[in-house]
Amino acid sequence: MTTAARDILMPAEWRDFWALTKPRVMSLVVFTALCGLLAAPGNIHPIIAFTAVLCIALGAGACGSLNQWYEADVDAKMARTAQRPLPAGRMDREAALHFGVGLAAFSVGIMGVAVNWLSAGLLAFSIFFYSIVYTIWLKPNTPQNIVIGGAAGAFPPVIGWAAVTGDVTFLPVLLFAIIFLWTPPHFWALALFMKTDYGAAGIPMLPNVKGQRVTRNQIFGYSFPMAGAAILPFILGDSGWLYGATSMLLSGLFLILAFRVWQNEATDAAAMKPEKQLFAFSILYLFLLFALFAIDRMVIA
Ligand code: HEM
Ligand SMILES: CC(C)=CCC/C(C)=C/CC/C(C)=C/COP(=O)(O)OP(=O)(O)O
Repeated sequence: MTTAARDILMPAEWRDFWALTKPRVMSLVVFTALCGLLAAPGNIHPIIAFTAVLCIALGAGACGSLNQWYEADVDAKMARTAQRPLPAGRMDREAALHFGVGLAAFSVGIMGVAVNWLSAGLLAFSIFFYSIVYTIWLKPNTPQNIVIGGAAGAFPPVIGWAAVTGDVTFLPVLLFAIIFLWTPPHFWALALFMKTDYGAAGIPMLPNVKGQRVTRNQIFGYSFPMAGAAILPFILGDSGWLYGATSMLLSGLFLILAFRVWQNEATDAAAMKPEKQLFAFSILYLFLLFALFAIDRMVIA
């Protein structure tokens, strides 16, 4: 697409509001919500289902905006984030705050009125947990920030499920557990090769507080319960063989990559190939795992 065509389709200011929602990261968040919704028992009208997923996407966008509103100064100190709309000076903070609060109120309100109030309550709690508990409280204060705060990112499939059934049973809690246990390896693998960036911004991520060896041990350590949680739906008879085989294969690969990270002694980011591979694979892993879970539950189980 030419620059002119792109500017007509999405003018510069719109692109900045779009960037506030962290669309790339949130695409997987929304995808896990969709899979939770599709895997849930019972029927939901397609328009209500679409509304529910849209509300989750808007709620996730609210999280990205409120996070960037609060972290503008921190983002300015890291090469990866310095070009975001606020640190780059393309938008004022008030606008980001209003946008974030507006999206949060709109998404929760519509979810409650059009879908059900349990899913709206869970959505509101996730936004609160990520924006306030994680961003303002945990992230600047403890290297366990992403372990506890990561819970926010684990809620979407539960919200999708609750949108259909109006309740939360053990299986959606298991989906929550998979993402909760996946988040530390996902993020710490990245934090290892981006260590200096977070350190420079004064954020106490595990590698710059406890060191690389502890981080590698923790990554490998979390991978086992994560793999166990991923395979459990099959063991409990809540999925068919398609998901059973896929979850074992994907989790086996995840464990091998995490083992390589654990073995690696490199201190230089250039020699952190296993870490880069694990981070990239973590995204593919979650995407495929949830896709196959939903397909299996819809078609086979
Ligand atoms: C507290 C928990 C988490 C932290 C701290 C974290 C952090 C990060 C960071 C720093 C990146 C680098 C790229 C960027 O800035 O866009 C990233 C990438 C990514 N994360 Fe996470 N993440 C977390 C949880 C999640 C969750 C729950 C999901 C989805 C279920 C997710 C999905 C992704 C995806 C898809 C990317 C790749 C984005 C791209 O292609 O640019 N993350 N994550
Ligand atoms: C449905 C719903 C409300 C879901 C919300 C869950 C959520 C926001 C998950 C994503 C986690 C995420 C973007 C972490 C980025 O960390 P960071 O913000 O610390 O990264 P940064 O260093 O790039 O700012």
